[in-house]
Amino acid sequence: MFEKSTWIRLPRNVVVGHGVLDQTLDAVDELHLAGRPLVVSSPTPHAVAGERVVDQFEDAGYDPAEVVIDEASFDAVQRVIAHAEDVDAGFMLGVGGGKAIDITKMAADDLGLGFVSVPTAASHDGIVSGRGSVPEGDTRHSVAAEPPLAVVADTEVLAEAPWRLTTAGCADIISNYTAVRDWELAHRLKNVPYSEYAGALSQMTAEMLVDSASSIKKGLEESSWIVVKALVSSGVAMSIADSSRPASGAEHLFSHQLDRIAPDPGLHGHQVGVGAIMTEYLHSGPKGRWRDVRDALGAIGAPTTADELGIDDETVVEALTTAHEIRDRYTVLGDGMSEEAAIEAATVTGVV
Ligand SMILES: NC(=O)C1=CN([C@@H]2O[C@H](COP(=O)(O)OP(=O)(O)OC[C@H]3O[C@@H](n4cnc5c(N)ncnc54)[C@H](O)[C@@H]3O)[C@@H](O)[C@H]2O)C=CC1
Ligand SMILES: O=C(CO)COP(=O)(O)O
Ligand SMILES: [Zn+2]
Repeated sequence: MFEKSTWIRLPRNVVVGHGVLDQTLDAVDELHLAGRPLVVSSPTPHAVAGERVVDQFEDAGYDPAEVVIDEASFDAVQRVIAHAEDVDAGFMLGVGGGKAIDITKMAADDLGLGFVSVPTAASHDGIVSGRGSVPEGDTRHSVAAEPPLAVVADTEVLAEAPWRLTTAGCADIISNYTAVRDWELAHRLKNVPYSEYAGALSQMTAEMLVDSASSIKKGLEESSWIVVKALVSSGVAMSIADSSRPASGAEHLFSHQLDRIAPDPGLHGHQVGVGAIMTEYLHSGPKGRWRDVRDALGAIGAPTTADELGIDDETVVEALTTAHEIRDRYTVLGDGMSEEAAIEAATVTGVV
């Protein structure tokens, strides 16, 4: 007898391709949303795409409101909520990288409004997922939120974004390998609920991205296509699991800890990628597949060492030995690594 019901929340319209920014209005009209749109963006994405979105709604007779935020914080979420109430917004559009999209996601969630994600950078899978992450205090990991009702990902815009954001998106996907391994381990050792469908989808997404590595090149718009489709697929895996487990294991704990302790943290995807090299080593040992993870990252031009991340060796070791404290999520780090073991893992894999 099954006692539990499952809700899988997914975006309804996912529009990906060259020039599709101009179809944002169509993607929204299809959703039968009512009221005034509020376009939320950060400065560069506003200039790159936000203004065009506002113009589309204006030309179609809507009365769009707009707000530009410049930092990812709970204050910014509160400001957007207040603005949405002031202008009596009926729905919201987040235009930007992870910052603008997550602020919109959290504000829309709080107000019970629908929102549409218009990514201008393919920097991580939060741009399509039902997980919201706004740094606050010691908390860096995502929490459950409503997923976007639609995603409009214009590959022309994404291809114009700084290349390192795209390689970060790739690395976030490559880290699905170790995330799934951690999830399986937690299932076996701690009876954590595991979804075969979500695990298989997440792993396949990483495999398909790695298989396409030769087409992921700076200046090639096709790269944005490949990466954004993988990010959508990873977001769907998280929706099926109703958790970030399929895409977030110990490598993410390592990155969240770096965000807390590193003087100048790097991009999310780059940090989880370097973390994945070491946690793959912890899973499979010196002869294991950590070289494959490192080579896959190297092939798309993502960092594979502490140096390339711009952090020092001590910070890597500190993050590795304390990452298990980040949240209640069992991984290969168990109850914590000793300093000697952390140095060994980071050294053998060439991270430090
Ligand atoms: N919900 C989730 O699961 C996750 C959420 N996050 C959150 O996402 C945020 C980080 O996301 P990012 O996308 O890395 O940062 P971001 O939104 O700050 O964008 C990074 C930079 O790229 C610029 N940019 C974006 N699109 C551009 C374009 N087309 N052309 C030129 N410049 C462009 C932005 O102006 C910004 O300076 C953090 O707030 C983090 O907490 C991070 C990981 C997962
Ligand atoms: O970044 C994510 C998946 O790629 C979300 O994971 P967290 O729940 O660890 O923030
Ligand atoms: Zn991630």
